[in-house]
Amino acid sequence: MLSHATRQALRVASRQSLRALSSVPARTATSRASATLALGTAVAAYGLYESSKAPAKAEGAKTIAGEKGTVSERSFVMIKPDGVSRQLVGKIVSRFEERGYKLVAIKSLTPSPALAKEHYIDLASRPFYGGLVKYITSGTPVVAMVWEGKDIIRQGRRIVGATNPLESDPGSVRGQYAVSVGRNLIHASDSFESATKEIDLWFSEAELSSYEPTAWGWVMADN
Ligand SMILES: Nc1ncnc2c1ncn2[C@@H]1O[C@H](COP(=O)(O)OP(=O)(O)OP(=O)(O)O)[C@@H](O)[C@H]1O
Repeated sequence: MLSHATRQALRVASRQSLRALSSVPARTATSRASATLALGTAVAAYGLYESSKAPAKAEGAKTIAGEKGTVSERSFVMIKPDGVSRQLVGKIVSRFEERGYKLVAIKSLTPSPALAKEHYIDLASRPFYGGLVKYITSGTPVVAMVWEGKDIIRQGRRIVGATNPLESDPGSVRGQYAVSVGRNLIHASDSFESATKEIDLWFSEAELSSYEPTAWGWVMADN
């Protein structure tokens, strides 16, 4: 896995090459050729980086997040400190349970700064990153969970609602209970790749249960 700094450098190189290519006049064939070469190198390097995330990408591949698009698909869902402090854990868990999803892991913990930083590493350059890490590691615990079932990643995002509560569907968790984007109660994986990374980050294989809820067949079946 490439470091954040390397990924950034590759993105910048790619963008710079694109800019160079589009700004070179047609008559300077040599400059244009070298810009094309630079772009090719940057694209190849970025492609290499993208393929380094491959394990979770291959269609039909099974990861710690199950198999994408099947009943074994899993999502990482976390009730943030404000959700725990506001005593909304039961209500939030009920939403997933009543929908018919399977709880395969649950634990309460106060994340270390290192864990919170890694979880939100993609937002490291955003101005609210420091405050976000402070909020998640405030000392009030989070409830980390893994839910399983067909389309759990996409359905989980719908249950949770849009990031900014101002735009969340009123029937979603954030739409019903949250007001501020910085205190939006809950997290859910936004892709199979994220689910794989996040479940692996927060849980060990041994913490994930395998069982069949009584109504599983009725909920997950299709014609
Ligand atoms: N503009 C902002 N100001 C303050 N905090 C923000 C802002 N945007 C996002 N956040 C916080 O960072 C979290 C991660 O942002 P992201 O863009 O990944 O949205 P998300 O995927 O809906 O959220 P999450 O990863 O928590 O599920 C948000 O849930 C929110 O707590």
